Amino acid sequence: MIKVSGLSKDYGRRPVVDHLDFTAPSGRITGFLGANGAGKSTTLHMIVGLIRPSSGTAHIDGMAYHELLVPPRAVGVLLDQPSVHPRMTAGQHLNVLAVRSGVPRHRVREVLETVGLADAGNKPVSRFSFGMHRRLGLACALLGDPGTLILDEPANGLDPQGIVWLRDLLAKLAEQGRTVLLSSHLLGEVQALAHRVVVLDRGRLVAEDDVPALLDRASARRPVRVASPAIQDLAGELRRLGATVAVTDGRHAVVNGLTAAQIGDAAAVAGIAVHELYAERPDLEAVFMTLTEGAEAPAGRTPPSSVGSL
Ligand SMILES: Nc1ncnc2c1ncn2[C@@H]1O[C@H](COP(=O)(O)OP(=O)(O)OP(=O)(O)O)[C@@H](O)[C@H]1O
Repeated sequence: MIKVSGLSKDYGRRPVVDHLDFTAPSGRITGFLGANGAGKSTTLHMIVGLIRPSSGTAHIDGMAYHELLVPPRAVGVLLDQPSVHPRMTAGQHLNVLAVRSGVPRHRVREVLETVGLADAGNKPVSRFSFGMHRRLGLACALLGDPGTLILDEPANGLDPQGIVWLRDLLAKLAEQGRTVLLSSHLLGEVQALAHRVVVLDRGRLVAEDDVPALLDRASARRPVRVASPAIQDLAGELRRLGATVAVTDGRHAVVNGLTAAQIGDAAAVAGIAVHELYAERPDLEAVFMTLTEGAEAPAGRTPPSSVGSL
């Protein structure tokens, strides 16, 4: 498990990460989201001790990164593109890493196979495509068979097949009980892959929740379209329950303030037939846009009214 508490980073007087608290539990994939410049990379670098926080702490399974006995065996990290001598092969590079971090050499072949580079193990890295570099970065992260993975934009540079492969790989790693924390701008992918998300807006936490719960909450606040042969009677019932109802023609209305289930129940209790009931379910991208509205504005920092609200 990763636990971040009160984590902040200031550059000069400018906070780029601002009193951040969140948890990435074991056995789950946590998507770490935010617009460009929101502070994701800075946070991930602080978790693995590459940037010194201005205040606050980050713990991996209860320990700060610098307290870990053999860090590569505890945490696999993919932050920046690994720097590899261009004449080295992926196998040679991984062998050097294995020796340096006390990882058994047989892991090199295993991870090359896991990331689909087994056939390229003898090719100099200078001849690698961007996607192959990304796979090599993942191989480096997986080398120590770590219980935690911290990955900054792991899908970057992967083709569609590569993205599907990565999705399956990360799902398998989480099923094995590992903690996976990953940043990504591919919100469709995150929705398909992540169990939960942590959303940053200009360095501050604006949401931390399981993906289905976040989407359910957002749906509950969306208008619901309803059709009924007795639309005026139904509108009266719904208004009595506190909803705002706009009747659009002789059969249809748009209802705000009640969920589709509440509308269906109210119609059943009143004995009014419902012919259509449609609640638009927002996707993660729509929820993200709402949570980070105005993120492109200059950093005039108004605190979010409440974490996780939409
Ligand atoms: N060394 C530094 N000195 C000053 N400002 C910095 C430094 N490093 C990062 N920043 C600023 O901190 C803010 C957060 O940057 P960070 O790279 O963490 O964002 P990000 O969410 O990872 O963005 P992206 O999605 O574009 O990768 C940005 O405004 C960036 O310009």
